[in-house]
Parts: sequence; structure tokens; C-alpha cells
Amino acid sequence: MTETASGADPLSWVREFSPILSTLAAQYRETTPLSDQYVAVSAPMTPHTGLFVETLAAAGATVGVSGEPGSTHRDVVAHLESLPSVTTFSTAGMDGAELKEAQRELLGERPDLIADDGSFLLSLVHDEFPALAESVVGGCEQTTGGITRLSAMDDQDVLSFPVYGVNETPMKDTFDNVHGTAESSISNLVSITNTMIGGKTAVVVGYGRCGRGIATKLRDLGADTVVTEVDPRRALAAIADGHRVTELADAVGDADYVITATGRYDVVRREHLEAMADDAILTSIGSFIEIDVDALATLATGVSSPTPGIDRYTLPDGRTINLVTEGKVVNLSGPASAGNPSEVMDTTFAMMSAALVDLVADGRTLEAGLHQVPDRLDRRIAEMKLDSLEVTIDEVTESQRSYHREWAGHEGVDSAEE
Ligand SMILES: NC(=O)c1ccc[n+]([C@@H]2O[C@H](COP(=O)([O-])OP(=O)(O)OC[C@H]3O[C@@H](n4cnc5c(N)ncnc54)[C@H](O)[C@@H]3O)[C@@H](O)[C@H]2O)c1
Repeated sequence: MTETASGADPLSWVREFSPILSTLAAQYRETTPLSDQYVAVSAPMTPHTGLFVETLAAAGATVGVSGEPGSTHRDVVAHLESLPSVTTFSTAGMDGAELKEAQRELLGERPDLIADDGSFLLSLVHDEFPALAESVVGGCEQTTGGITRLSAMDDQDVLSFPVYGVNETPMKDTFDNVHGTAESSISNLVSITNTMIGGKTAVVVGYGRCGRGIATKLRDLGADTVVTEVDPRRALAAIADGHRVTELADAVGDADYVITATGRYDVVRREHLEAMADDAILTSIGSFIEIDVDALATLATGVSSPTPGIDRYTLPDGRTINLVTEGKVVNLSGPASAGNPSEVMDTTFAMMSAALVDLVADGRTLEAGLHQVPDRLDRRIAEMKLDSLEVTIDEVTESQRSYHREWAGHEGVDSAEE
């Protein structure tokens, strides 16, 4: 992982592309909306997360941060440790068990608010610290995988406090998941493998927000794209968008790349690995749980590392499968990975900051459970982004508003084909 020279501010580059967080930090410094709040943050320890933590500190919060395996930037940890109101609880190189212990230690600080990525802290606090969960004011979650777990917890009525689903906001949905993830995943895949996309066959597993963005951009780069799905509507959308759709077991035999984007467990399993084309490049952009790496290790007769970020597994019949970044998400776990583009993380972390401030705003009383972020916050972040781009847009007129408010007495036919 590339880091800044010792002594340099590791956030300075991303700061230049993060006008919304900078504006919010300046506003929050005046109003200190999070004074007296302890915020526990769990997120990949990248420069973007560093800026988010700085913004919370500017808002008056005391902040504790833990990262995730494979994506911790040591210089960011050192920078955050130098801030008076910030403590880091994880270090680069920690494995899953050590990280969980670090998260327990972080929860030992009795946070008022939790900002999560993957719902690791939010599920841990409910699972192991139910008394503490009762005292947490609220939380927010920025990933699809995290929202899946939180939805299950909400359905089972186990959430003890309100949580804003930042992942479900139009801004996150449209820019981060579709464009940001696709751009950063493809650019990381290309730079780690040093291969050309044009003319290759790329199998994209999962045609949700990320998968659709990735398949579309891969095709724009000249790939022959094949999509696999479990949802018939998403499969139809992929066909209508011009991709081939088939079952994964059929698709892998011709694949130059297999790219998972589901957030689901064991999506690429032994039967797929056994049928995979010789020299296929296998990677995940959704989560480290999607490829059954243990099955690959069991099948293989040997493994080598032809270049940083690639493990080449040799199968008994001589075929090889190239696993990228050990099956961990490619845009965060490669030797030089920095995650999603700064401009995208700027709006996502701005939304996370605004959601936390909203949870403790005067008079706010939200019931325990998973909540949509209020549209006013999403619009505000979008407006700030447009302002930063110096782009202006039209406004809805009063006559348009009143036409759509009135439901009786319309003349003529009001059909979709008017
Ligand atoms: N790497 C990143 O920077 C980054 C950024 C955003 C999201 N993500 C992650 O990417 C994953 C996908 O996110 P999303 O927003 O696109 O989710 P989504 O729910 O919109 O899409 C997931 C799709 O996968 C499909 N799917 C599920 N199981 C499948 C299977 N076995 N085979 C084929 N398709 C299957 C679903 O039907 C769905 O269409 C999540 O884990 C999310 O956390 C990663």
C-alpha cells in the first residue's frame, strides 16, 4: 500500500478533492454539534476515513476508530493519533480476530454514536454488549453488506437504537455504488494485473448497483460482458442493457476475468473453481466473503505469487487461477489501493457526518430501528456538491407544484403517453 513520505500530511491530497467535508468541518467548528459525544468509527483506515474523522473532531466529538484487515494506511493511523481528541484502536496487519478484539476495546469507551462500514460495530454491540447498546444514541451505516445485516436485525426487532441507512440515500446509491466503486475497482484490477480489458471476456457476478456500474464500464472498455444473477428482474435488466446472462457454472469456462459484486457468502464455490478457464483472473469488489478461498486452497496443488497482489493457484490438471488481493475487495486491498475516488467519498462521508449530527439534533426523537436518511439531508449534500462544481440547475415553478398537488378537477386525459 503506497503511503506518503514520513512527516507529510497523508490527507492533503484527498483534502483537495473533498470540498464538502471541508465546508462541513468549517461550519461544525463554529457550532460544535457533536460536543460531549463519543463517536466510534469503523471503516477502512484510508485517507478518506481520516478526513471523516477530522470532520467529526471539528464538530467537537471525541472519536475512536478501528479499521478492517488489509486496508489500513499506517500514515493515516499516525496522523489520527496526533489529533488530541482521536484514538485509533487497530493497526496495519491485524488479522480478523485481532481486529475484533480491537473493536471490543473501542466499544469499551462506551460510545454515544456509531459510524459503521459493514455493520461490524453495530452487530457486535448488540451481540456482546446489550446493556451498552441501550445507552447508544444512534448510528449510521454506509455499505450494502451492512444494511443487509441491519435489515435482518430490524426485522427481528433487536436494534436498541436508531440507525440511519446512509447506503440507501440517492446520493450514495447513484454515485458511490455505481460510479465510484466501478471506476476504482476496474482501475485497481488493471493496475494490479497489468492486463488489458479490451477484447477480453469479463464475467460480472451480481447485477446490483455496483455490478451494473462495473459491467457497463467494462463493456465501454471493449470487454465482452457476461452477467450472472439470482434475481430475475436484475437478470432481465442486464439483458436489456446488452450483456449476456447465464449461470455462473456455464460462464466461468470462457472467462478472462470473474468479478464478484454481490455482498453474499460463498458465491464462487468449488464447482465454479473446477470449471474455471485456465489463467482466469478472479477478484471481488463486494466483500471478502464472496469467493471460497479455502476451497481454492484445498483444490490447488501449489500457489505462487507472480506479482504483488496476485496469488496464482495451480490445479491438479495444470490449469491456474489468479486470485487478486486474496479475495478481499480489490479497490481497497491492493498494494497501491486507496478505495473509491476522493470526490465520491467526500459526499458519502459528508452524508455520514450529517446523519450523525441529525441524530443528536435538538428535539430529535427517533425510534429504535433502521431509518432512511431524511431527504432534506441528501438534497443538502447534493446542493453543496453542485455549488462546489459551480453548477446551477432549474427550480420547480409554483404552477408545477400546484398542478401536482391538486388531485381533483384535472381536464383531459392524464396518461403516461400524453
Ligand atoms: N468495494 C467498494 O468500494 C464497494 C462500494 C460499494 C459497495 N460495495 C459492496 O458491493 C456489494 C454489492 O453492493 P450493491 O450495492 O451492488 O448491492 P445490491 O444489493 O444492489 O446488488 C447485489 C446483487 O447481487 C445479486 N446476487 C446475490 N447473490 C448472488 C449470487 N449468488 N449470484 C449472482 N448474483 C447474486 C443480487 O440479486 C443483487 O442484484 C456489497 O457487498 C457492498 O457492500 C463495495
